[in-house]
Amino acid sequence: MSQKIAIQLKRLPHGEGLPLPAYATPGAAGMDVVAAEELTLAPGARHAVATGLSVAIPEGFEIQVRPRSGLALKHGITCLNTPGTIDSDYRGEVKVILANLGSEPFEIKRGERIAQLVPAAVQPAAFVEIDSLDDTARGAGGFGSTGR
Ligand SMILES: O=c1ccn([C@H]2C[C@H](O)[C@@H](COP(=O)(O)OP(=O)(O)OP(=O)(O)O)O2)c(=O)[nH]1
Repeated sequence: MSQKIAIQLKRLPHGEGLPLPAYATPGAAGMDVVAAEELTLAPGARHAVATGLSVAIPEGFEIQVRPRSGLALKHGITCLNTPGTIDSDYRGEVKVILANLGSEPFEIKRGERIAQLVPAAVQPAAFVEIDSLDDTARGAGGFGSTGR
């Protein structure tokens, strides 16, 4: 099991009284995060839902904001930009961009678990421009080139 990293967290006034992001089970990859506001998402609508939290992630890490499968399967509620990226230098409020891809309006209650936060290591890289790339078996084949 890898070492836990500490992520500094600041609760914003409208986040008072809400549970902090937490793992639902010991083996969970993501910490469930709850809504800090109440709203109804109409079919086809999207909204950046407040969490009432801001964070300072250690350099070299990010937090990925991922949908909850149950909300997606049962109600068509997903994170539109999945996985959302929280950068280590971001100090604004963490928001969850939810979209309703279902056919019914969906009511989000304050305190309801709406997404999961997955901390992850970031691999820095730099592009090196060259004139021609090496040959491979795949070559330029993509988008189903190996079958459907
Ligand atoms: O689901 C998300 C995605 C992003 N953010 C915040 C944290 C992130 O660090 C910042 C910028 O996100 P991103 O880089 O994905 O957005 P952008 O559209 O490229 O904006 P920017 O020009 O600010 O980088 O917005 C969230 O709160 N929730």
